[in-house]
Amino acid sequence: MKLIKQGAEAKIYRGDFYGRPCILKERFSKSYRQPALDRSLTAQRIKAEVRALFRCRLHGISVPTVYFVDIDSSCIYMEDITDSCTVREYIVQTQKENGDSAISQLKPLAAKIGGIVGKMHGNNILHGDLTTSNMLLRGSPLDLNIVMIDFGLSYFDSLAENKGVDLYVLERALLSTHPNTEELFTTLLEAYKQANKKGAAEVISKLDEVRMRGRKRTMVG
Ligand SMILES: Nc1ncnc2c1ncn2[C@@H]1O[C@H](COP(=O)(O)OP(=O)(O)OP(=O)(O)O)[C@@H](O)[C@H]1O
Repeated sequence: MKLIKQGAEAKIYRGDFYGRPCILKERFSKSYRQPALDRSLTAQRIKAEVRALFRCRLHGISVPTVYFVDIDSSCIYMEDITDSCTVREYIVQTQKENGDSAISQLKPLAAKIGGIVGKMHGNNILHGDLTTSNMLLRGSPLDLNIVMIDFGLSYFDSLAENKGVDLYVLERALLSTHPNTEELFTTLLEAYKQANKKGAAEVISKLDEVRMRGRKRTMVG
């Protein structure tokens, strides 16, 4: 197994699992935490991640297949989404190559993302860390074959308020990472409404409230 990324919470390795391309996500302990609490928190995060991956799959949302979970060593072995790039990389590249016309090119992608998040929320799956780095585009980006990853902060909840916060995190991530993408977020929300017909109106009104609170916080400092 070869280390490919060392994050704040986990190390990511690439290798193989009985002949299949595999990603190993190993959560490490935090020395500032009391050891028993640390073990329990780490185990909770792993279980939350695996549960969300299974639940997504159950509802037809594309995620890596889980091959094996070892709570004792804090490891998840999962399918390596080979031949992929992150949505973040794709948007950056498209904006670099196409300037102003990039936005219209990226609209189908935004709509696809909105549809996926709407479906997740319709099934009460909250991601907790929706960013363009946590979405992979498999194969040709034009196929819009999106695979969602990094469910370490995910949870199940029916509250519109929390879904609004999930969308707000995505909006902030999109606008702060990619300039001039307000229009893309509007496209994304339209698709979200279609995919989560029953709940969308309430969630979007909560999103407005969360935005206002965010703005007030920025103004007050
Ligand atoms: N199943 C996978 N297939 C292919 N690449 C993956 C897979 N899982 C993770 N990666 C790669 O590893 C990176 C980090 O993965 P992930 O976001 O799950 O870890 P993390 O430690 O929680 O990251 P972060 O600290 O950035 O939130 C991803 O951006 C992606 O490039």
